[in-house]
Amino acid sequence: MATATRALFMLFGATGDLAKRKLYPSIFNLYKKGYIDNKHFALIGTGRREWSNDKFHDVVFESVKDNAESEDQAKDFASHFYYMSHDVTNPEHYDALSEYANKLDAEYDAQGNRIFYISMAPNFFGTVAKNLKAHNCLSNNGGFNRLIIEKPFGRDYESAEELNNALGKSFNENQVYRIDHYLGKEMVQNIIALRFGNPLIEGMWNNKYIKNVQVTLSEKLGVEERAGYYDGAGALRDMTQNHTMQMLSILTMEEPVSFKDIDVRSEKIRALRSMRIYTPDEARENFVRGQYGKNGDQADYRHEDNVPEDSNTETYVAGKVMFDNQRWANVPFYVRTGKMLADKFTRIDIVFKKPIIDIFAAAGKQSGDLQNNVLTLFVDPVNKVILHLNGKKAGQGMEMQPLDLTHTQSDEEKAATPEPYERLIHDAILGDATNFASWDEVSRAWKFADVIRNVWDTDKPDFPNYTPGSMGPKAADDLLARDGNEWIKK
Ligand SMILES: NC(=O)C1=CN([C@@H]2O[C@H](COP(=O)(O)OP(=O)(O)OC[C@H]3O[C@@H](n4cnc5c(N)ncnc54)[C@H](OP(=O)(O)O)[C@@H]3O)[C@@H](O)[C@H]2O)C=CC1
Ligand SMILES: O=C1O[C@H](COP(=O)(O)O)[C@@H](O)[C@H](O)[C@H]1O
Repeated sequence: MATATRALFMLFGATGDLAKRKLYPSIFNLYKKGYIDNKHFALIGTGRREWSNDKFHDVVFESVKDNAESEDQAKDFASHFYYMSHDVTNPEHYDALSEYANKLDAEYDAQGNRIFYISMAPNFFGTVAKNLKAHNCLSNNGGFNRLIIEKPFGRDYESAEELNNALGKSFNENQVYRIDHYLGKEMVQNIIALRFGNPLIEGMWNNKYIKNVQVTLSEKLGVEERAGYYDGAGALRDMTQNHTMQMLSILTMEEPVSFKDIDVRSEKIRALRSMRIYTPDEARENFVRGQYGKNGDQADYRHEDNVPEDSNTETYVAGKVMFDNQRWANVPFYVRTGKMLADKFTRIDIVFKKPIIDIFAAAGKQSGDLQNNVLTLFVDPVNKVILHLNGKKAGQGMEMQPLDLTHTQSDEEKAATPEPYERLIHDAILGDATNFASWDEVSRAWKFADVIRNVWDTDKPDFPNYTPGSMGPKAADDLLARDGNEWIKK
């Protein structure tokens, strides 16, 4: 039986795209499953638009109805939503917000539990946090006050630090929940289970056995209608600094003493501290970028809507990351991400070393080539684990052949798997910050990314340099070939 939490939500950006597509359906699922107390829950949504409560109910109803057991259920859910037209830059509006929150808190008996969710452009995060505190929108009667904020958290270390300091004036670090939706993905969470629940795997999870690790976040779509944001960001800021770094920290961390957020986070931070921050020359050597060109009817990036024709923004990144510690010394972690690639998928390939001596070949048997053992964790679109081994081909002699052990998530498991936003909002309601990015993690990731960004901002790229539908520029293959390696997924 689910434990139902009472809470009053305040959502800034309630008229926006993310709210409609992800947040309302996720909160609805929590409501349906009984994780949110349906008698003691209300949400105040804000935006500048002059919406009535009825209009707001219609929007919420539309966004959840397909997932409802009945129309009444969706309507009942929507009836907990209240709209306030509010310009977040106008301090006076917060007095009205505070008053409304106290009224609804009493009406729903939410006992002062408040979740503030800022689903707006990041330049507003600090202003909202400051005004919430200054105008008494936080409860002070023993309930909790938690702030969930969207990405991106800054555009470099300096701006992220400034933002963090601004938030820190109103909320403590343990009240701030920085969303990285990759941390809400089932297989990303499964990395910890697979590693620390299996001595077989954890025993080999080091530089004695692992040759290299490959993390790929591949997207089939281009920039779509998000050029306004994307062209000022680029793939390094959009995907590498956050999602990729978070996955790397989970792959490389030591075993936490418990699964509590404080213990998991401290190991992730320790791992990120050992990540080598490159010099500018090393960044040039170890990171490559790309921008997609034209392919048939598909416009090149520079001719997408709202992209300047001389844009040097990268839509592709590949790089080698090194961790200078006992466990990972000399093991390259290759990462890549890009838009307009061959397919939409996220996967992690752990490539193991071959036996030092191939006794099959040495004995003059028909060995064929022994392949590297590879453990592949498929994050998206299907949850799957494959362990690629070598085995004997049936018949006379000792011919070897690949042998795969595969686990694919069943339909029942899939149905039981919450969407990332649902899972993460639930965690925030419970006060569990395990799957949110702490400031120390974010800051270290920015310090790493900043060196690469600064180099790329000064060196002129040779764009476009990859074809839509491919797996990126040749330079990404060369990066691995230089080390005698190759991408497992070509
Ligand atoms: N959409 C997505 O798929 C994803 C979004 N994100 C992040 O989520 C956040 C929101 O994104 P998204 O929903 O797409 O953005 P939208 O542009 O769709 O929505 C922005 C929201 O901010 C409100 N707003 C803007 N200015 C003000 C203001 N001065 N006062 C009050 N409200 C204001 C808008 O309301 P109004 O117009 O009524 O004023 C609207 O509700 C961003 O940080 C984005 O990076 C992260 C991952 C994916
Ligand atoms: O954060 C982002 O992620 C999406 C990809 O997320 P996924 O869960 O579909 O893999 C990406 O398209 C977007 O550019 C980026 O902002």
